[in-house]
Amino acid sequence: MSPEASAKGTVPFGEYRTWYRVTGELGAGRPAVVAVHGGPGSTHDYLLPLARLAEDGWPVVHYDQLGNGGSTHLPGREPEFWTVELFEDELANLIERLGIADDYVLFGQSWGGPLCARHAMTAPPGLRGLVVANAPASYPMWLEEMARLRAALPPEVDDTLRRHEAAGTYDSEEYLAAMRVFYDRHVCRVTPWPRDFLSSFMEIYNDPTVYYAMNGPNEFHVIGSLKDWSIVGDLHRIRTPTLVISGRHDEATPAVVQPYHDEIPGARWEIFEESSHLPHLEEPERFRAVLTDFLKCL
Ligand SMILES: N=C(O)[C@@H]1CCCN1
Repeated sequence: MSPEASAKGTVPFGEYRTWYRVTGELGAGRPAVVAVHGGPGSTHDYLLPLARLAEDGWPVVHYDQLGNGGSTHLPGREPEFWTVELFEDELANLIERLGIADDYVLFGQSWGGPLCARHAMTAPPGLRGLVVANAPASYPMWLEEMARLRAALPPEVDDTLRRHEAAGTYDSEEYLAAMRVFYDRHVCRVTPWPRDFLSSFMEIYNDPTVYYAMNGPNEFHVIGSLKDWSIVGDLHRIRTPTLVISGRHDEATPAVVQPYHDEIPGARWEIFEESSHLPHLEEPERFRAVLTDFLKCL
């Protein structure tokens, strides 16, 4: 079980509200670790195990990005509204509103990785460290790797996926069953799926506005506005101590993650051999050791 929150609430973000929770005490000596979830259009729930860092003295901030979870929902908002810049502004706003801009670390998972990388490129003086976990640096590269991973699925699975993608029947039982084969291999190898992951998974589809607009119907059929987006070639601007994390069986394959290691000066890369997209859930003890070792060096 993750430790109880010490505070929960919302901060104004323009005319909207961003929901957050704090575990531990902000400003008590160690930088706040800000957990930035993926999707976009997911929620903080699957990253809740990071709250245990507070037991070692690092306060942890979780938040739900605009559009999902406890933050303002905007169903039916035009797809063009949902931009990378919007979520960059929301993250910067949250950091300022919580008073942690002088001393914080970013933990960006999946889509949260490039979002945090973009934030780090602005060289905020109070950013002490950056963790890029299971993250794409280029969506075109992501899609190339998705095609390779799908080709390695049992032949009838990819055939089923293609047939329903051509028909647009993403909510058919047959498509969802085939999708699960991919997810059990490359998203979460723990069965049954942990409750925290299930919570975020269901939240995505309870209000798919953001996920569908920017990503698409699932992790491997990325047809949203991010499908051509890349930060490859810009990552060299980051001067923050950086830890890169991925899983050996991760949908964020080594090829997808490689630019973070190649371009960010001094970046250290840890690959979790028994994990896919969620090492913090698939190898929790090793994950905690790797992360706390990194944080102790900041
Ligand atoms: N869940 C996520 O954030 C991933 C990133 C690339 C496709 N979806």
